[in-house]
Amino acid sequence: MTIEDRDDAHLITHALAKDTLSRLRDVETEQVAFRKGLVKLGRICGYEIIDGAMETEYVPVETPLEETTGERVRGLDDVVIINVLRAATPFVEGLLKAFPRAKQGVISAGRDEEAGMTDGEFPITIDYVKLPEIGPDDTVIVADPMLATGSTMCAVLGHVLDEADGFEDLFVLSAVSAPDGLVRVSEQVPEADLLTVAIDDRLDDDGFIVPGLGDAGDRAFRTV
Ligand SMILES: O=P(O)(O)OC[C@H]1O[C@H](OP(=O)(O)OP(=O)(O)O)[C@H](O)[C@@H]1O
Ligand SMILES: O=c1cc[nH]c(=O)[nH]1
Ligand SMILES: [Mg+2]
Repeated sequence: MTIEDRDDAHLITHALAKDTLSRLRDVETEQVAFRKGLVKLGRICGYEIIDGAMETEYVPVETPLEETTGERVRGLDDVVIINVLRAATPFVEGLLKAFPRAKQGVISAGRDEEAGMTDGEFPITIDYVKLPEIGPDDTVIVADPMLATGSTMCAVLGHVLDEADGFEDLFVLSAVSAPDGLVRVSEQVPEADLLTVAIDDRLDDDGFIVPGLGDAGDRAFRTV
C-alpha cells in the first residue's frame, strides 16, 4: 500500500506519483506536458484511492474453462467526483480512468487575488454549482490539484455538505498542499479525509505554495 497516514493528511507515496509531480514542478514543463502530467497524476491517485481506501469482495467467476473465485472492488458504482474548476479539469480526467462510472459534479470557484489574503484567507467567488445526488453509500472525491490557504476547498465543501444526504467517505484530493491549507480544511470540515501527494514548506505573501508548481490553472490552460 502506498498511502501513508500522517497527523495532517494521508500521503500518496507511490513512486510514479512522486515522479510525475516532480515533472509538473519543473518550470521547463510546457502546457501540453503539464496538462498530460496532471491527467497521469489523477489516474495514479485514483488507483491509490482504490487500493488504499476501498474494499474488495470475493465473487464467483465463470471463466471459459471452469468456475473460480475472483475479487472485485466494492462500491465502484457509488463514487462521486467533484471537479473544482478550473485547474482540476485535467486531474479529474485522470481520476475518471480509475473511476469510469463515477457520478460527476462541478463547482466553479476562484480566489479573489486582487482583494488578497486577510488573516491567511482569500475571498472566494463561486459562480456555478452542479452536483449529482449524493447519498450514504457514496465515496465522494473532491479534486483540486492545489490546496494553498484552503479557502477555496472550505467554500467548495460547504456546498457539498449542504447538498449531500450523507456519504460513506469524503476525500479531498490534491497534488500539492500547504500546511496552512491542511489545517484550515481539517478544522473547518473534520469529516473530510485529506489526501495529497506532497506537503510543501509554506505559502508566500501572495498565497502561492512554495516550492509548489506555480499557478496550476494558468499552466494547464496557458493563460499566462
Ligand atoms: O487554497 P486556496 O488558497 O484557496 O488556493 C487553491 C485554489 O487556487 C487555484 O485555483 P484558482 O483560484 O487559481 O482558479 P483556477 O483553477 O481557475 O486557476 C487552485 O486550483 C485552487 O482551487
Ligand atoms: O501555489 C498555488 C496556489 C494556488 N493556486 C495555484 O494554482 N498554485
Ligand atoms: Mg489559478
